[in-house]
Amino acid sequence: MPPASATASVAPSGDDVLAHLGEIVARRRAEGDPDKSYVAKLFAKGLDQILKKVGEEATEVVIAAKDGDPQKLVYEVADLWFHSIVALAALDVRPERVLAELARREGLSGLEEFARRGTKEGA
Ligand SMILES: N=c1c2ncn([C@@H]3O[C@H](COP(=O)(O)OP(=O)(O)OP(=O)(O)O)[C@@H](O)[C@H]3O)c2ncn1[C@@H]1O[C@H](COP(=O)(O)O)[C@@H](O)[C@H]1O
Repeated sequence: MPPASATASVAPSGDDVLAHLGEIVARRRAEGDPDKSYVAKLFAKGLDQILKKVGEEATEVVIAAKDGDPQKLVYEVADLWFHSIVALAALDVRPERVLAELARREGLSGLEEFARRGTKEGA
């Protein structure tokens, strides 16, 4: 039998949090009850309502940053990430793909990437 520490339910951390949340959201989309689940309720309202929430949460992020309140900013960015994950799921996209895209960009300066774009456009 494995040690208790190997079988105990461990709260996910880091990248795992997003992957786990992506799984829960996909499950809610497939079989959630809108009367019992906020996520299922959002899916029942449709894509436009989901995108409206993403827009509202983005605005709340801007307000929190302008207020200079780090704790509020963290809270609002969490809301934005969560609603973005719901929007991704509406199009059958898992958050891991966004993480992979960020990983692909790692080490590539935004300035360098922008300069390459200019070269391509001019070619
Ligand atoms: N991470 C979240 C999460 N973050 C924010 N929210 C909800 O998002 C909602 C919108 O936030 P707002 O501040 O805009 O609330 P509001 O203005 O009162 O809402 P509106 O009705 O006006 O849209 C709130 O009800 C929050 O509780 C979340 N709801 C769920 N999750 C995760 O999703 C999982 C599944 O949730 P359920 O589908 O509800 O079981 C949960 O276990 C969590 O892990």
